[in-house]
Amino acid sequence: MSRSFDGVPVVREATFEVRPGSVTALVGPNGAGKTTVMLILASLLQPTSGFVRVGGFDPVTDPASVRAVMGWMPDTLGSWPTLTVQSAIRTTARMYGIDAEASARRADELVELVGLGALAGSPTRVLSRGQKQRLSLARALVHRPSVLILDEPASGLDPAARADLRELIRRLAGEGVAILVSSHVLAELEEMADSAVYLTAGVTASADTVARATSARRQWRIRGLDRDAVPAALAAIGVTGDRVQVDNLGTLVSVSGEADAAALLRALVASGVEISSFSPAVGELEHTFLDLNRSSSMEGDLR
Ligand SMILES: Nc1ncnc2c1ncn2[C@@H]1O[C@H](COP(=O)(O)OP(=O)(O)OP(=O)(O)O)[C@@H](O)[C@H]1O
Repeated sequence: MSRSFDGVPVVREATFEVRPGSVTALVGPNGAGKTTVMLILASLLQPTSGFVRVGGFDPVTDPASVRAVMGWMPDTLGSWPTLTVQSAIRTTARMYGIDAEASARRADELVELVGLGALAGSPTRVLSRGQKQRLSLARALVHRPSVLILDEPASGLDPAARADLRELIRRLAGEGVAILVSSHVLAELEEMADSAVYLTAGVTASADTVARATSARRQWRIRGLDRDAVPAALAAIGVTGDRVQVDNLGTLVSVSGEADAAALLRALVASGVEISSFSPAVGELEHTFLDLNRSSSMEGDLR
């Protein structure tokens, strides 16, 4: 799909697929076009050109069918301020054509599912930001969609609510829902996504580019029971120079892949140093994201 605003291209032939039963992360820097892509999928914005199908339906020519199968949680959703939480969900269900009795039942279920039971009878204007996010999620789920599009769903949620959200998203994927989720908290996406679409300046990174970025050297963080013993042990096994950095959290070593990391750990343990933690300094998504954006800004510098 492509989309321009006033002739300025914002999404440029973005190409990806989200499979039923999977969670796909949509990742990109500010202004990359993530919300624009999601609005197009949600049938709220027309692509300038391209081919888009959601649950088999075309959001341009058949938005009603798309909306029937799709749940959409925007980054911020206005809530009818005077309605109660329960009636806001019930009203949403009625708008999807669900009958009055089933709508009331569904609202009761969802209020509990998103942890708003204690506020069911309160007007939505009293909700905090995180509680509004929960309400927005409940509204996205009201018609049991088979496709879910979630724009920054965890923003404003407290740690327990984030954990609940992750579990819910994984459970829905387990039930066969196709889920596309954007977030800037990559560590969090890492725990729920099966795959990722990287968007930079409106362009999706190709599989080859992602594979190159994924296999680029990355830093691993090593901690030992005796902090100073780790750099000494690294030096003794010949890992020195700008491959090694020491900071107040431990030692960072640049490593070229999982096999390299495993060999390094084996050598360190064999040298007798007591290692208490050994892990990538940043997760896979963040590493790939940073590497892709580093390369695209370098290309920009060269142009
Ligand atoms: N209606 C519009 N008219 C003109 N430009 C727009 C419009 N909507 C979005 N843009 C521009 O398109 C670009 C992409 O915006 P978009 O909101 O899709 O990015 P994003 O990846 O969701 O960013 P963020 O991570 O900051 O939320 C931005 O440069 C934005 O200014």
